[in-house]
Amino acid sequence: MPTETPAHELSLDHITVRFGGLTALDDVSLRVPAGHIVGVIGPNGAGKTTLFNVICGFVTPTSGEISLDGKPWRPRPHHLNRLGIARTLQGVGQFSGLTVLENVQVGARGHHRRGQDAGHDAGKAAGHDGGKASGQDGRETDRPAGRGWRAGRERLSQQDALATLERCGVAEYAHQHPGALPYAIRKRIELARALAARPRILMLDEPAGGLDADEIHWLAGLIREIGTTVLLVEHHMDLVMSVCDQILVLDFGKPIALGSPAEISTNDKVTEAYLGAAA
Ligand SMILES: Nc1ncnc2c1ncn2[C@@H]1O[C@H](COP(=O)(O)OP(=O)(O)OP(=O)(O)O)[C@@H](O)[C@H]1O
Repeated sequence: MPTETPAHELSLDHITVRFGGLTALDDVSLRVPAGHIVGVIGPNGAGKTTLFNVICGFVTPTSGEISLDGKPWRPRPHHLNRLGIARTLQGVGQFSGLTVLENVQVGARGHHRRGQDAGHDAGKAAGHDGGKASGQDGRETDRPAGRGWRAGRERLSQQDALATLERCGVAEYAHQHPGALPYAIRKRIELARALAARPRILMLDEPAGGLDADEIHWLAGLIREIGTTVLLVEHHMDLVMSVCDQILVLDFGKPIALGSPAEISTNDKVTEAYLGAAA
């Protein structure tokens, strides 16, 4: 667990989401410090997925503010990759027409494109064009150096994708199509796709759903060693308690507790919410 007082990478302030007459999130605030693993738990219908969707830009809050690196931020799903935010979805979200390797390469490509964008921006700042040449008429030409750059990037993204599949223990499936593979393998592939993007913030939506105890044990080890900021929305209490630095507990959209696993596990409101949900 990080020891210094860290910067808040991601902050939610007084977020409320209403769907018609239903309040799915009711004045929820959360700080996600850089390098921490923050869990969001709560009984069914508590608003966990809605919170996740707010941060991904799938749901626009009725009120409240979100900030990234201390600046106001309006999340958009198609900007997440560029900002170094990757997510896994509940269930599995792979493209069935692509092989496992190609699916994971989609994530890895995002990382290399971010690197290229940074280089391109640095190049522009330094007064050159980042790989495109200008012809005599001033138009950009696709010179061989540019094609070589793209081919190199493609090779690197493939290597990264393979390495990430290995890290997730599923490299042997690289050339198969995900649709025919067992669910637990597909969950690992989904994780590999997100990890291959080398995100600075990794958002995991119920990664333990449908996994057995051994798989969850493996997942806990992986989450602990990722070394990046993680936001974990999860039902599986043992997983959340074993990996998270901080846990936010929601109940009917309201934040009822925020604290360390030890604090949460002895919090009466949390016990009541779960006992009430089980009744
Ligand atoms: N798009 C929507 N339109 C209307 N109501 C919605 C919508 N999305 C979620 N809800 C409602 O908002 C509430 C919170 O749902 P949400 O899926 O965020 O809860 P959850 O904690 O993720 O639940 P679960 O653990 O069952 O996945 C629920 O009552 C749900 O029915």
